Amino acid sequence: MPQFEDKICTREQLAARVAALPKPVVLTNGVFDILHRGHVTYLAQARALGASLVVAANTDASVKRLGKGDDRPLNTCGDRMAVLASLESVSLVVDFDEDTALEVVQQARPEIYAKGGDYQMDAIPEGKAVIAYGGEAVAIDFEHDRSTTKLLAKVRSFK
Ligand SMILES: Nc1ncnc2c1ncn2[C@@H]1O[C@H](COP(=O)(O)OP(=O)(O)OP(=O)(O)O)[C@@H](O)[C@H]1O
Ligand SMILES: O=P(O)(O)O[C@@H]1O[C@H]([C@H](O)CO)[C@@H](O)[C@H](O)[C@@H]1O
Repeated sequence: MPQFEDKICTREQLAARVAALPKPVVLTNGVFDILHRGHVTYLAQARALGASLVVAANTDASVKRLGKGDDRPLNTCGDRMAVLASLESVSLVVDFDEDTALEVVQQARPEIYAKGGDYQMDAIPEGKAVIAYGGEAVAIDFEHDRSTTKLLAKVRSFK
């Protein structure tokens, strides 16, 4: 197993693994189905807000409930987590099966919660929870107009 896979932990291990990370800890979450430049730029920017970056990835069942399409996710949760763990910007990866990452945030209690600028921090449960305990919630503006959905549409347009 490549060493970067050591960055993947279970929910049971999460609190202890986060406690061992350099502070401040930044946490973000998402699907990350087909990784693209928008994702890696945003993850590097999120990491730069603190000293460590934790990424919570939606399980395959929770992606299905998000309604991105019957064929989504294309990559399994195990594969998506391995790709995320291989990134220099990422310190720790965990999965979550709930509809939101609220419980992950409550377990990990990061100093900073980050999400792409397509979200409003005071309108989502994760952002509200971090603000409520005195942490910071940061929306990172998109630098590159990319999305997994657009990539898929492009691939499907090739006959
Ligand atoms: N182009 C982008 N630039 C910066 N951040 C992004 C970009 N696209 C997505 N993100 C952020 O990355 C995280 C994961 O997003 P997600 O996997 O939903 O990306 P996506 O490519 O928009 O996917 P999909 O098209 O399947 O909805 C989210 O926090 C989102 O805000
Ligand atoms: O990759 P996405 O679709 O941006 O990730 C979702 O983010 C939601 C957000 O945190 C608002 O709650 C979350 O609820 C959902 O489970 C996905 O992680």
